[in-house]
Amino acid sequence: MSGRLASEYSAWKKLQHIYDSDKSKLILKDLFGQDPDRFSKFSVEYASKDGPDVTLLLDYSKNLITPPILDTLLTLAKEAEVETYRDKMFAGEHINTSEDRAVLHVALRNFNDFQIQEAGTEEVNSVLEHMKEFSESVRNGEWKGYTGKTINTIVNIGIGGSDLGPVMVIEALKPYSKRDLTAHFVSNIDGTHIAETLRECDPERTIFIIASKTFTTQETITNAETAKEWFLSSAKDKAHVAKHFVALSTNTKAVTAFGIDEKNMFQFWDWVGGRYSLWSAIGLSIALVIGFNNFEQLLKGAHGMDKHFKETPLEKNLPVLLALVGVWYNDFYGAQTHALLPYDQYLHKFADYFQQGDMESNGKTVTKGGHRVNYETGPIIWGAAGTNGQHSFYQLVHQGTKLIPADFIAPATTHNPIRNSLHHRILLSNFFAQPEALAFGKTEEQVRKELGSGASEALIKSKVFEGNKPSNSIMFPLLTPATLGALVALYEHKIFTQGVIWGINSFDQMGVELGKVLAKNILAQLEKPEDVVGHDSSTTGLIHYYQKYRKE
Ligand SMILES: O=P(O)(O)OC[C@H]1O[C@@H](O)[C@H](O)[C@@H](O)[C@@H]1O
Repeated sequence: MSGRLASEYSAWKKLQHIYDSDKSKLILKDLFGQDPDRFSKFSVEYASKDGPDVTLLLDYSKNLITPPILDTLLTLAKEAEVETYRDKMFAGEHINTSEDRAVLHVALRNFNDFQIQEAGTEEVNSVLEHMKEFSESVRNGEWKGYTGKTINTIVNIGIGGSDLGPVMVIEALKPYSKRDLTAHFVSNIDGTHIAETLRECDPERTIFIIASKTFTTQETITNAETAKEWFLSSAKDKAHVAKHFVALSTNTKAVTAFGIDEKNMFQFWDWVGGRYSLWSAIGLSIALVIGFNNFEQLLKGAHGMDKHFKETPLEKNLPVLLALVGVWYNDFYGAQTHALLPYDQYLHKFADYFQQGDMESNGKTVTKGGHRVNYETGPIIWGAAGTNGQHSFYQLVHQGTKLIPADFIAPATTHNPIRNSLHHRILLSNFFAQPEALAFGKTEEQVRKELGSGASEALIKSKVFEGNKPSNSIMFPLLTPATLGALVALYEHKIFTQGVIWGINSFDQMGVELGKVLAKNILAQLEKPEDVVGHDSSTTGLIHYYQKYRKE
């Protein structure tokens, strides 16, 4: 984040040299064969120091690295001043330079531990207290709707960072949820999203949570107005809005202008990036569904990982290690993507969440100093819950032409040990088998032996697995709120570390603006064909096609 080009670091040049000269020698089968201790050398177990007990195992031994490569990657982190920038972040320095803002999601889960100087951080605890009071009163039935009934449904209206985090966490922590409180999430401007959701809501028993950092996002404000109209068509009296609408935002003026009482507003601050905001008031739906105590456990779990990131030497620092092996594939092997493969159905939204977390953070082409990079920055993040992916896209991961580094993530035990944990044992056997198959493959000799004489050469070739496909494996005892907190913080800090190395600003998102501006302009031209001006022939043709069929 110094804004220097990563390719100027001497460690970068050395890595390029190692890659060019040693690539053909980096064969996982050989590396494991040569060193029986490889697992213990290339794995770290994290244990939280205080707060709730969290342990996490990171096994990064199935990577195309050797001790000298890892040392050089660590030198790269040092040269890029990862530690200095990490400390600047924790100190509240304005490391989001383009917006002149601090980056302090760590302050939301700090519990007065680290000393952080930034306006607003002293208000974190009182917002948490407000969230506690509110969520408890809804959960225990004290909060009543306009006809005196208890609340049984919440609808979070938000998009991007004001949606994806709560969705992912509520899915991940379902075992802790209040089963008689239904949570819906409306994000898309497509009227279908809100229409289908409202069909399932009773206006007398529903609370709408309008989640928007800026409170100007077109999708969210339009959906919120639609929800208010729908609500008032039953409730009639505007005074009832106070019982059914709350806002999560940094923008008090816009919230009150919308008609939400300031006392029903949960504040956060400009130093909380949207994609890092689930720990803030944006997490209100989480607190409502899993209870405030569990929400607090989530925060504490994340704080434990913050401490680890802040205080652990780089060579044992989980986020740093994940970041460095990622840089190795992204920048030297030319890998375009990175797969997140949780073997836990509860984590089925994990990859979706980190698509925004990683791609909006590190999808940049210029450094903080304004120079165009001459290397790759953020990877394309994708993935799905195991074992579903195995029956769709793993074919390409195993035998396709692309190198796809992947993180396999699994809990050792399950919240649903049905049939004496039979399902879980089968799930885990797949979790263990896939990285093994990817790494070690299956040779032509093995295939020949299996198929016997008569087999065609083509068939033999098609059954060979080249192997040597790298992966990380992450395990933990059980997916608890605190463990999830630590896991999410682990990836947040991985993204941070990579951003520092690439010299980019991981905390702005200028790339989402242009489309918004053009859409606004086009919206004003949709009425009549003669209004459609100033576009290329393709865009004009598409709008004209729409105008031929529009009904309203
Ligand atoms: O919370 P807001 O202000 O409505 O913003 C929602 C999302 O808006 C998008 O435009 C941004 O790219 C995201 O980062 C952000 O999370």
